[in-house]
Amino acid sequence: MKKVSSLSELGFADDIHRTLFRPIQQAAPPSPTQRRTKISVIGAGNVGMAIAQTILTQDLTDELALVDAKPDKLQGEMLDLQHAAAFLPRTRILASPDYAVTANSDICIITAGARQIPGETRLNLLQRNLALFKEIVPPLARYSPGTLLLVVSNPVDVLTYIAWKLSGFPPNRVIGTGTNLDSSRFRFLLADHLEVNAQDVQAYMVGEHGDSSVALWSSMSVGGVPILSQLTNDKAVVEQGVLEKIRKAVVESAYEVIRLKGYTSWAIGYSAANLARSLLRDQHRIHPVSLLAKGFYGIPDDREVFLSLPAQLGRSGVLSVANIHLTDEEAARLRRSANTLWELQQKLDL
Ligand SMILES: NC(=O)C1=CN([C@@H]2O[C@H](COP(=O)(O)OP(=O)(O)OC[C@H]3O[C@@H](n4cnc5c(N)ncnc54)[C@H](O)[C@@H]3O)[C@@H](O)[C@H]2O)C=CC1
Ligand SMILES: CC(=O)C(=O)O
Repeated sequence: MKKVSSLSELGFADDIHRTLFRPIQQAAPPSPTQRRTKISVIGAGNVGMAIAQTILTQDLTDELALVDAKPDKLQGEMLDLQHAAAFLPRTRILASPDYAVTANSDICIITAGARQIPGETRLNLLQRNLALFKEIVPPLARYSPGTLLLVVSNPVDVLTYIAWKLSGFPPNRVIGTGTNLDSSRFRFLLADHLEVNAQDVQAYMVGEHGDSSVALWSSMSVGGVPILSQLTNDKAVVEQGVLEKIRKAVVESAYEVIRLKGYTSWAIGYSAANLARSLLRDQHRIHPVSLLAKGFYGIPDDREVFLSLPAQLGRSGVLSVANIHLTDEEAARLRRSANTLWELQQKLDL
């Protein structure tokens, strides 16, 4: 892609830096351990750009590469972000429809693809986005054989499975944003109900990012206080009615935002950047993300499904899965969610 506004194109001499600054004496060459970090975002639509701008404002990487199939839109988005350079931490921003621009990425975040129209479910998008993933994943894996893949496009769990198969990567390096977003919506609604700060609410949604997601009531806590076990029996029954409404509201959230504004973007932007930080900075933080779930929580070993479980994330991807206590009902719901996804995968032409 033509690079607009390069110094040489504007008529500056290549050695302008030497004219303006005097090098210090006896400078050592850059240390080989000071490697630059690089994140690539595939798909410069609503979601891709929300993720890109959150990554930039949070100073998460040295280089940000954008890829999209529409060259003019891509160029426009790149320039628009570059023009904010005076207000942002220094990040080199690149863009091209050619996957070579993603070479040597630490994380590739895939957001390209069809999105739901009002009333459509995430699973309706599968066939359209499967075809795109066959174009997108192989070049990403070729240009960055050591990268982590973070899948956002929907249906995110099945597409994470597809990305795993198409990349040939070990499963710990292929992750879906999964219910990290649903859990944030859950925490927001619980915090509102309990009149506390959402960051003090510990509560997970697990399973499918979508209609069969599972709320883990039994492990919810606020500031370390377990919520349900703290209540008397009578109160717990009343509270469970409210909590069930909250769970339904979480599942409905995306549909409501899509009905109102046509798409969702800001919350997934923060969710993906939150995951990128834990991965790139080796934070060992726990996030509910979509991972290869076979063998965990009673999901049979022969079921190669990706769905969200609370996992510890670090520089090499998924480090471990947290052993949270699930009630029998929660475990049964999780297995049903796994079955829904597994049955869908059986129909795929990979
Ligand atoms: N997992 C989650 O929590 C969320 C997932 N999503 C999903 O993210 C995806 C993107 O949504 P939006 O950004 O709103 O859609 P959008 O339509 O605004 O953007 C999609 C972009 O993908 C690009 N694209 C299409 N084919 C491509 C290809 N072969 N290579 C490169 N780029 C290509 C398009 O040109 C477009 O710019 C959808 O599948 C949506 O359902 C959206 C919100 C939350
Ligand atoms: C669209 C979508 O998956 C979400 O906002 O949850």
